Amino acid sequence: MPSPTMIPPERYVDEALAALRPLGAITTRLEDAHGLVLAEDVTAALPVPPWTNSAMDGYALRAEDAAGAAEQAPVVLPVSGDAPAGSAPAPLAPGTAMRIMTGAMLPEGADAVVRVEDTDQSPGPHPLPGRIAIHAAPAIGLNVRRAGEGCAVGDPVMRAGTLLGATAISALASVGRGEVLARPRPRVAVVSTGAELVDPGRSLAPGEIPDSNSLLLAGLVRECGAAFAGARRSADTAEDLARALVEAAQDADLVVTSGGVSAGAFDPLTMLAARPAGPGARVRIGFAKVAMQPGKPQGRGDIVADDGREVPLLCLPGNPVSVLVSFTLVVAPALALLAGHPRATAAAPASRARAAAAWTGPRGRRQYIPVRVVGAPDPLPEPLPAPPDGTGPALPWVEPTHRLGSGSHLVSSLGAAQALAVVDEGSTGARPGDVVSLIPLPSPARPH
Ligand SMILES: Nc1nc2c(c(=O)[nH]1)N[C@H]1C(S)=C(S)[C@@H](COP(=O)(O)OP(=O)(O)OC[C@H]3O[C@@H](n4cnc5c(N)ncnc54)[C@H](O)[C@@H]3O)O[C@H]1N2
Ligand code: MOO
Repeated sequence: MPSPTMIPPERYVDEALAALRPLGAITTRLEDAHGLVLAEDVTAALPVPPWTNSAMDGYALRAEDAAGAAEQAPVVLPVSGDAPAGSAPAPLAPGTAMRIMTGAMLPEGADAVVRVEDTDQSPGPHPLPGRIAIHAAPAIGLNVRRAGEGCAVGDPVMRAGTLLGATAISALASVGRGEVLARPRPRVAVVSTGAELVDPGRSLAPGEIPDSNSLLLAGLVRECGAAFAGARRSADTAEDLARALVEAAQDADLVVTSGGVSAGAFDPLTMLAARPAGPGARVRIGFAKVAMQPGKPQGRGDIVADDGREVPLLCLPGNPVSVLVSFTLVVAPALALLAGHPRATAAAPASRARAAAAWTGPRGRRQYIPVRVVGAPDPLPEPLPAPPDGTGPALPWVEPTHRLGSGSHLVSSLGAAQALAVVDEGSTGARPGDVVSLIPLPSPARPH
């Protein structure tokens, strides 16, 4: 059970989300809309297809003019011209055929298209023949795509809240839209606190460490489809932090900080929050202890930007694994809400697995531990506990990405993390064979 001084993770996330509103929708050109959330219900402004056209390269004709055509008894028709794609053909005189290309407008009077393969002509680029012999009788409508058969003007096409991927955007283009109302990508600025932080790759003086959290947060922001609006570093003073936060808020819809939220004598966020009249006048922060491990100390509030906007602020603990876990649980759903995803909620376990190794965890805090998928141990642990809802498909096996198991500082093994395994607050870790839930981690898009 969570300790009475700590709040359950879901409650903290719900409270954080309740303080946010989706970003205002803006008119966006379709070529800029990929990855955004649609903010209007769309109906078709054009029929699809916009006009009746041919589904094949061949000859447009009246079906009745070739009735009875067969391999052994071809029907011969004169060819009156070409109907290339991209132009309106002349009407088709009765008793004639017109050469037509796939997608070209069907001439008025025609009601069927015979494929070139079903004539005496060979496929490909050739001069227009004077006549053709047809080897198969066409039915009315053969190889004809009727105007509006895919969708009529006014038909509902897409609902507000749809994530605009490649397929959705192509559908919008096909029904006549060049721009749509969509919510912009949330811009996220990062502020890392800590006098010990130096640029990655620099040699370290005693007490210094590479700033890995700024890059972790920048990448996670992008992997969630949001726009990274830059990282700043603040020294461990309330003045410096207040300056960095107000600067960060200028070009951001959300500011995320790492570090400085626990019980240290120099934790700058707690110092800033304690001095609301001074440098903190434009920054409001409240803190919470959340029953999760890692990620127990959390903060949230807002910053009054120069233009008067109240920019939401999420303050994550500084330990790198705490940043990953807090981002997944708190920041990712916050970004989904700002971006306009209709069902932005706390990250939910998506699947289950079995622990391939033992690891320890704290009773009273729900554990989120980075894991990777491994092969089944040999021999299998015995007894193998059944999943709570009985047997199901065989579960994958996972182990902590670091040989030390749980540790919020174990950043060097994070590159192997495929998911967060969740162990409930009543346990003190996992034994081999235990069933755990998995929360997927954001990941960079993989080329196919
Ligand atoms: N007396 C107590 N001490 C601590 C408590 C507590 O309840 N009582 N909670 C612990 C827990 S849990 C956590 S989590 C941390 C959170 O600390 P802070 O958020 O104040 O973070 P820092 O002290 O600034 O840093 C913690 C750790 O992470 C490293 N760090 C910080 N920023 C970065 C960065 N940008 N890149 C890489 N690594 C970073 C920093 O060097 C520290 O090692 O507090 C515990 N203490
Ligand atoms: O909660 Mo801290 O994030 O355990 O290490």
